[in-house]
Amino acid sequence: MSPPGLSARNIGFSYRGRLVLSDASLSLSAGELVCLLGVNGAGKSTLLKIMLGLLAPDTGVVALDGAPFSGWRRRDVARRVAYVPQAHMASFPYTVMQVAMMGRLPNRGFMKAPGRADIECVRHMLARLGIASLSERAYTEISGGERQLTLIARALAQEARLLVMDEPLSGLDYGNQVRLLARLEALVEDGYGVLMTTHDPNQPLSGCQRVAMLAGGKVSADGRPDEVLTPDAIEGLYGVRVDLLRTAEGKGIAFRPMFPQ
Ligand SMILES: Nc1ncnc2c1ncn2[C@@H]1O[C@H](COP(=O)(O)OP(=O)(O)OP(=O)(O)O)[C@@H](O)[C@H]1O
Repeated sequence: MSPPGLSARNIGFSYRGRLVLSDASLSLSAGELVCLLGVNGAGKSTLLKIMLGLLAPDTGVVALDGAPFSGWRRRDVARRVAYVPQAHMASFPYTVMQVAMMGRLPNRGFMKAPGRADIECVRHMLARLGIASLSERAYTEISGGERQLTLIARALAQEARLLVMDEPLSGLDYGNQVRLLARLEALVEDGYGVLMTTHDPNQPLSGCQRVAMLAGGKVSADGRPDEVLTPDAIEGLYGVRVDLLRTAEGKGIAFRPMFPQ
């Protein structure tokens, strides 16, 4: 039997005849933070959308808990896998509580008002992410970092254990990036699985169990950060020469560009 989790195998995908993914494979299991790297336009968001069932691949299979997506009801997928988009500015001033409550829809149905269990679940998730005090604030009047946490609370309220996040750190200041990563790492320790894209190769050097690189329509490398994140691999992916700063024990902690390029 396949382990619980999400897996995309040998995915091929074109937008109107333009090939984006030719043979991409990637998986996510509970209890791991997986970072997906790739240059602009490599197809990271496209692969995530396919893994969420939002786009159908031309070839290959996406499976959830070992069973192909085609055999799952949409609502049951939503109870297992949640998408966390980049924190956007909503047009309507929903409260933080109302935005997070939207995560309960797959559980309670669209026509029913939230019940006590829904309210308790959302309160619990807001508290877990340290934003309970924002519950009644308008989503349009909180910071980008707080909006990102609200969207994560919405995903957690869905009760999905697997979170798929497209560039969750983009647009956040350094402090909010560090705090958000700490929250994600705590969720992973509690058994959640998180798959996220990032443009910063330093970010997966700590706190991430696996890193994958998407290039040429395929996942060209997939493994532990210390195996995958080498200066040669970074140069191969981004075309810039770097060296890797290490602790006295030899653990890589940050890439430093080498000049002149
Ligand atoms: N809806 C669409 N219709 C046609 N082409 C698209 C569509 N969405 C994305 N593309 C193209 O597919 C390719 C992959 O896009 P995608 O957004 O998946 O890349 P990405 O790796 O997430 O990029 P970035 O890092 O810039 O966000 C790009 O060339 C993009 O222009």
